[in-house]
Amino acid sequence: MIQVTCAIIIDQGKILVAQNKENSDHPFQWEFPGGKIKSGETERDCIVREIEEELNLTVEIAEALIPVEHNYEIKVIRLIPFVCSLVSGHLKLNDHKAIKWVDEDELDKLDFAEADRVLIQKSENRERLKKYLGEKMH
Ligand SMILES: Nc1nc2c([nH]c(=O)n2[C@H]2C[C@H](O)[C@@H](COP(=O)(O)OP(=O)(O)OP(=O)(O)O)O2)c(=O)[nH]1
Repeated sequence: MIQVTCAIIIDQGKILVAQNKENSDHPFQWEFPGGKIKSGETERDCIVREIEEELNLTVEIAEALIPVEHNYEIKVIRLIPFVCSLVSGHLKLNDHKAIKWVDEDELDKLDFAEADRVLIQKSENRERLKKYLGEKMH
């Protein structure tokens, strides 16, 4: 099973979602940015590193959400989500086709990678997300 961390970055009441490039595993679908855990790395170190590499942003972890396991047939992944706030940086798209900032209710309308859809539809995760959005981090 592939261990993948992802960041649900919240800023001013909106959530950052990223669109995959055409030549990726899930072309044109949306995801939460992140990536595979390297050997010897903690989940938390991984997500902070990945967001710097992919988006040139520094994030701070607010809370870990509940991971989901998903079988894509060609691979099984464990997607490990962290709610994060922005600390600094100027956004650069080093890996993705696009990003956008969406409201919580828009999450259900996006064409997400399957694992991400399961993740955001999990009621415990949704409730925790709503709590953070209510607080409008930064
Ligand atoms: N980053 C990320 N990957 C996801 C999500 N949902 C999902 O199914 N995946 C899948 C796509 C990939 O098969 C795998 C993550 O691989 P990746 O290519 O992003 O990881 P990485 O940056 O460490 O990759 P690499 O090029 O260094 O090998 O997990 C998600 O929300 N975020």
